[in-house]
Amino acid sequence: MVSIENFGVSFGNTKILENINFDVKPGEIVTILGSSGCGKTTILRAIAGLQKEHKGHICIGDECVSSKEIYVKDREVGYIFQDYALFPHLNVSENIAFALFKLSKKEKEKRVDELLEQFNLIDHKKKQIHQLSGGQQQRVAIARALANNPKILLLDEPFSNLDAMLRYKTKIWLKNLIKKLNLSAILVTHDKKEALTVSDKIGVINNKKLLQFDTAQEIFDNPKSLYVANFLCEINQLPNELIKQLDLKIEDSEVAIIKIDKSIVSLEKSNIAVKIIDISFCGDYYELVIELTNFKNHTLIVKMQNISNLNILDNAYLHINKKDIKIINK
Ligand SMILES: Nc1ncnc2c1ncn2[C@@H]1O[C@H](COP(=O)(O)OP(=O)(O)OP(=O)(O)O)[C@@H](O)[C@H]1O
Repeated sequence: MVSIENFGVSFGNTKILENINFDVKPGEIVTILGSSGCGKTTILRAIAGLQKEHKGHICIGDECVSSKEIYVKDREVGYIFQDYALFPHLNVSENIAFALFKLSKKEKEKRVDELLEQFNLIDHKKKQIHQLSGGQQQRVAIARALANNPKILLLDEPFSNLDAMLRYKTKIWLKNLIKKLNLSAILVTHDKKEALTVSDKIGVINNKKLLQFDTAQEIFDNPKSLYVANFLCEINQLPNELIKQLDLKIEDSEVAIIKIDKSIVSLEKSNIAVKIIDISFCGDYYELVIELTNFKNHTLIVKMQNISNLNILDNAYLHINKKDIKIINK
């Protein structure tokens, strides 16, 4: 279990993160999601002991490692860096053995052999890093990170260097491995699909704060703020005036949102008139850009499987179900 309490980081006079709180249970995968530069890697570095200056506490199991100055090598943390950070002058076996300096030569060889076997790297053990494919390099990085049987696994954008098919397979494989070894895993990414597919829980960071920390399902179904909704879901914002016309309650501090696949545009009359501005064919669906006739300049995007008799510049109507509208904080 890893717990982050009242965590904050400043670089010079610039505050990067403040009052971050979350924990990760054994066997749980937590993804920290946020735009580039929001501080995701800084959180991982602090947990690993590489970012020593910070506020608050980081506890691994029952021990608060940050307050006790426990060093990187003693933290029971495996860290897989974004670019893997493998040593180019060492071969595969030597890379995996790197962190095993506390073991005797014999124990070290035994553990490396186990890992080569487990990660299907036996045939590559004498190869230099540049002689491996991206997927093989990643397996070496994972084997090295797990060599000392850590309780915590930190993964910085672990799938970004893999092609689509390998990314898909690796996600399933890594998820199963984390569950099997009962690790507390923290993954950072700015890819929302990746976050939704691999995570038990997701934390979204923006403007120094952890805006929401929930299960993947809950955060997708019930985002608590406009930023989280925009980051994780494809949504439209509806004008507050329209919401009032639909007899729903909304405060000035709130916004109404609806997922882009929860609306239908058709020529059949409704009380929301629209003009179709554009229609794009997107393979297995169409994306329509529409303008609300009575709310000038308010544009929406609608995703539909079938557009039958609709054309660009048609005057049409929007059909939405009130239960699909969510009222959330701005
Ligand atoms: N050692 C440092 N000194 C000064 N500023 C730093 C330092 N390390 C990181 N920063 C700044 O802190 C902010 C957060 O960096 P961090 O690498 O944690 O972001 P990130 O969310 O992981 O970004 P990305 O998704 O692009 O990798 C950035 O503005 C970065 O420039």
